[in-house]
Amino acid sequence: VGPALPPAVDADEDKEEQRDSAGDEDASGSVVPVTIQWRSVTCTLSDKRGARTRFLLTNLSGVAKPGRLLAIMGPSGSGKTTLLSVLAGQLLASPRLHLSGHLDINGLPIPSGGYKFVLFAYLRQEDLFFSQLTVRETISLAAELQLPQTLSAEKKNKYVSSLLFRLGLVSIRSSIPDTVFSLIAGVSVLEEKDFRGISGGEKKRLALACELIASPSVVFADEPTTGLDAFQAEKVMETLRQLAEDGHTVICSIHQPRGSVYSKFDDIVLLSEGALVYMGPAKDETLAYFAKLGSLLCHLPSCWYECPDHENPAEFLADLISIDYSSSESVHTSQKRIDDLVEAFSNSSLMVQCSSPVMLLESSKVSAKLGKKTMSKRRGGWWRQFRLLLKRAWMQASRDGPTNKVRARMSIASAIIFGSVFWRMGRTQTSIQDRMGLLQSYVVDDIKVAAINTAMAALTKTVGVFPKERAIVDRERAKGSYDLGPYLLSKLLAEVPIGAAFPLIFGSILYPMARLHPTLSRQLSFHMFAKFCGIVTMESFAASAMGLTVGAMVPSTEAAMAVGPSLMTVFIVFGGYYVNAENTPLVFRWIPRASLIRWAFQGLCINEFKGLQFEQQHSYDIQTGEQALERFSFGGSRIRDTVAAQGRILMFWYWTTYILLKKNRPKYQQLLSPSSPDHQQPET
Ligand SMILES: Nc1ncnc2c1ncn2[C@@H]1O[C@H](COP(=O)(O)OP(=O)(O)OP(=O)(O)O)[C@@H](O)[C@H]1O
Repeated sequence: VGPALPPAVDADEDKEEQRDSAGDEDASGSVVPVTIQWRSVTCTLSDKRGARTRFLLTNLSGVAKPGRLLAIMGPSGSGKTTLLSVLAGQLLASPRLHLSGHLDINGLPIPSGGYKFVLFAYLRQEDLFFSQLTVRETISLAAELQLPQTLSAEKKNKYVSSLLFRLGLVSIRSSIPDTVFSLIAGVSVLEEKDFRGISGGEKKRLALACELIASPSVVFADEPTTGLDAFQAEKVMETLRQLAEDGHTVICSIHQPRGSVYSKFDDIVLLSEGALVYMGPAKDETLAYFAKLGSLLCHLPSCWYECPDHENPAEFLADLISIDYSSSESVHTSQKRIDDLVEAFSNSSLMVQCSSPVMLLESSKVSAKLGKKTMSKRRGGWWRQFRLLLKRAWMQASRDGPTNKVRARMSIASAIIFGSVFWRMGRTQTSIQDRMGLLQSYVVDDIKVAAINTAMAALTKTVGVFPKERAIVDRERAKGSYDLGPYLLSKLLAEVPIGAAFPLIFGSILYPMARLHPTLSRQLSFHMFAKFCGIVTMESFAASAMGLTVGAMVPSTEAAMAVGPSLMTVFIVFGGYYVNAENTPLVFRWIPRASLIRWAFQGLCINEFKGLQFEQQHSYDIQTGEQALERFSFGGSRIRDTVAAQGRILMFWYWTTYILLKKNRPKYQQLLSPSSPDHQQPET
């Protein structure tokens, strides 16, 4: 395992390329040193009335230095993740949170928009990947999107290989990221024998590799060992330690590491209920500090804070700073101990050291210069982004064999069921109602079996998948890897062939079975069939586009699953079969116009009924297809108009998705100065 440095560029190469080849690298090829210092960082939570009720972080100060691995330790709920996200400038904004303090990078206050000129990596607890890409493809794509465009393909390849090798991922580089975590497809691909899954530790290192592509100076890792066995956890921590040795500033949060992991830390921050118990060098210095403090706070040797020889120091520290809930007395004693420890640290010389401003103006200028250069040069143009994203979207859509197989089988099965129920419809009067019923249920159902609860196949598929994909896209966009326009367009295009295939399969089985639009002419029959397929494919795309909007509007898949079908039900009710558009109350008149179901139904009815003659038994019976269309208020309209309306609806949903994604980007909590008027103490 080694450094995450982009490829070295030959000495005789263009100077421009040399400067563009790296992220936060200086001219000698090593990482630009970045010191992060935070002072008086306080985060409070307020209740609904706006009264501040609780400290999540209390007056925290500390320093993270280049070349050192800093671990934030503490019991569950002590504020580790909160502090880490504050340091990374990534604490999600909430009206109930108030954040104040100082955060300096190389001695200069962090700009209001966060880490603008210093590249950083943020390894989150949950790793999200496109499930159908191999490890190699995942990392190559990250390299294409993050490395400077000017770097040759050969160099990028070499760099990716060396990064994989250094992170110990080389032997599994053509596997799928993790079959169990088929996040996008939502379906396990374990049966796919061509691919092997990768372990949790390997997945963590893959996530790290993707984050390290641009060679960031600072690496934040939130509980990187959670969910890993001891061996994998150690390997991941070893990777982080190596990164620190190579000059990166590495900060991680960790719950309770085992002894061998603890020994890798250079510095530690100990938190208890959001308060600082210790910040300073790890290992013996920490233990010496607590041993000394114990003797000062308590005169009885039995209550000194001495770590026994064979005890894991991390466990010893965890016990020291955790509240013991076994009895009311133990709660009181442990709380008092923690309060004493917090107070003692706030008066210690270590606190003075970490809270006095660091002056490193020279190197900050260097990193600011480099950062500016890198940020502007790294991202490729619109067309390049589109090409890369189209490739990824296509791999994701086309390789999802199990999902596609299930969808194809469902299309065939439901076509056979529908075809059998509406077998060879004649031209009787009852066949008019049968036709209407079949077309409506077909449109509503899209590709699955007849009932309304399965009606939203295209919609539910999209709403089930898109919120997860959005989480990845939000992260990538936060890194500035690409723009929204090329992403959405590539997604739309990549899904066209697969999205069209299922309605076509369904249509080509159902049409002859139900004998829709019976005509003697083969050519006319084919013409009608082609139109039929075109209308339903368009309808399927419009439903997916609506699913994208719902997915972009709400925060989770669960919420999308609740909103999507409800919205679709409104459009089904106003779809033309249950409610006649002209009889709708004025306030609801717009709904049938905006209903993709209504336009598809209307288009299919026109295609089906125009030119048909029905058997007549009574004088009031419907004689022609045109008369049937009149009855549904579809007389006089043309298929072309219904398709155009569908196109407008499709564009509307895509456009709304674009706006929502642009607007709903994750917003981060502003760090206010402690002297600002908004900074108050909690009331309770
Ligand atoms: N946005 C928020 N709104 C309300 N409470 C929050 C928010 N963020 C964090 N908290 C609360 O702050 C406390 C600290 O949370 P945090 O996730 O930082 O703890 P942690 O030490 O990382 O815990 P763990 O080890 O279990 O992940 C928790 O009680 C949590 O409920």
